[in-house]
Amino acid sequence: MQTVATPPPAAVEIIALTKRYAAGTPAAVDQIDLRIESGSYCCLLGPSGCGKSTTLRMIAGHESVSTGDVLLDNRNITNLPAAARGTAMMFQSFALFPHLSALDNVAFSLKMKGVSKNERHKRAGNLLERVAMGHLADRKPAELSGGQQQRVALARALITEPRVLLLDEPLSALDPFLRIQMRAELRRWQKELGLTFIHVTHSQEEAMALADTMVVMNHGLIEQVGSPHAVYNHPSSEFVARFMGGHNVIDTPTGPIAVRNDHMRVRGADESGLGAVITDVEYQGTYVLLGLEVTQAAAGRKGVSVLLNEATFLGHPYSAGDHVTLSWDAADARVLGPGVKRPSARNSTARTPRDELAAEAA
Ligand SMILES: Nc1ncnc2c1ncn2[C@@H]1O[C@H](COP(=O)(O)OP(=O)(O)OP(=O)(O)O)[C@@H](O)[C@H]1O
Repeated sequence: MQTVATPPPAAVEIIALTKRYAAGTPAAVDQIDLRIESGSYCCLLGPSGCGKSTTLRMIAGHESVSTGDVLLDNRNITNLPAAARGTAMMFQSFALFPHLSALDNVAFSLKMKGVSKNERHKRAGNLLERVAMGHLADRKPAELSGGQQQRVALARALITEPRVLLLDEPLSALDPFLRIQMRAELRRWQKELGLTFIHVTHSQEEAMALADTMVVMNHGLIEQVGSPHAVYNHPSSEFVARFMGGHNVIDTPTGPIAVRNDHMRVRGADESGLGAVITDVEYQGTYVLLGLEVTQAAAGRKGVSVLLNEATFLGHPYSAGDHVTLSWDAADARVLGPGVKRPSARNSTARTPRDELAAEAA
């Protein structure tokens, strides 16, 4: 394999970053702060419309910033054009030019910069070698598999020698089998290249598989930042617990808690615990997933699930309609916070010195 110099990775910092598409509408991204470590794999994650793509596009320079700053290794790039930032973008379904060969796709941005044909083909060829695609350099995208197209797209993004690679739902157009294969490959390339990757996805499973750091967004705000292990095991709010899945949210006298569904025990109806009725039994192979309805719970909090390993289930083969009790170890209960508030809401509920004076006078 030929070697191609990879520029050192850069840390990305965003400070009070805000995007308001139209005056009078809620901000799509609302004063978010985030620091992404150099050389790390960061996934921006959240439901549709939470602002993750807008955030990525503001880092890329494909979307203007309303207020706030984007720093790359302490250099303020907020107002630089996309091509001058040191970032490169890899798009959904790779967006390769169908009429160009793999080599010309990779060389394309150098052509735009006026680099001579010899030089750009040499550099594109080197990069294709690097992603193990040198032997297919003359093929058009339609003559390549999904995985091979991904490698061409990666080489095309790397030709500008970015310090940070931005990936917008790069796997969402692939079928589930290829998606799992390709995410392993992305992870391998990130480690091998040692670059900073920022990857947008709405799939918690994809983010957990890939990320060093997960950033969970909701309504234009960051709900939680942490390693997949930390976020999954210590969700900070009900939103994160529900979005990550695999958790039950249960009301207690001291406030809501989350318990992982594989950390819950199911016992007979005469045992002490939370009374529930089994509504559904789903055999999944290694595990059996029980759906239950808690007898005494508020609307919206009734449905819970329990994941039992197959052997435990076979010891007590419950069926729909059975009355049971649920219990868990106190150490497995996670106290949930209220979640983040919009800066505008924070301000409006904060008491101003004037409020304090009025309260004193009353
Ligand atoms: N060009 C635009 N003009 C106006 N509003 C926009 C524009 N792009 C996005 N929005 C709005 O901004 C909010 C955030 O959108 P964004 O695309 O960043 O979300 P997302 O989390 O990436 O969602 P998805 O997963 O569906 O792509 C949404 O309410 C969306 O409707």
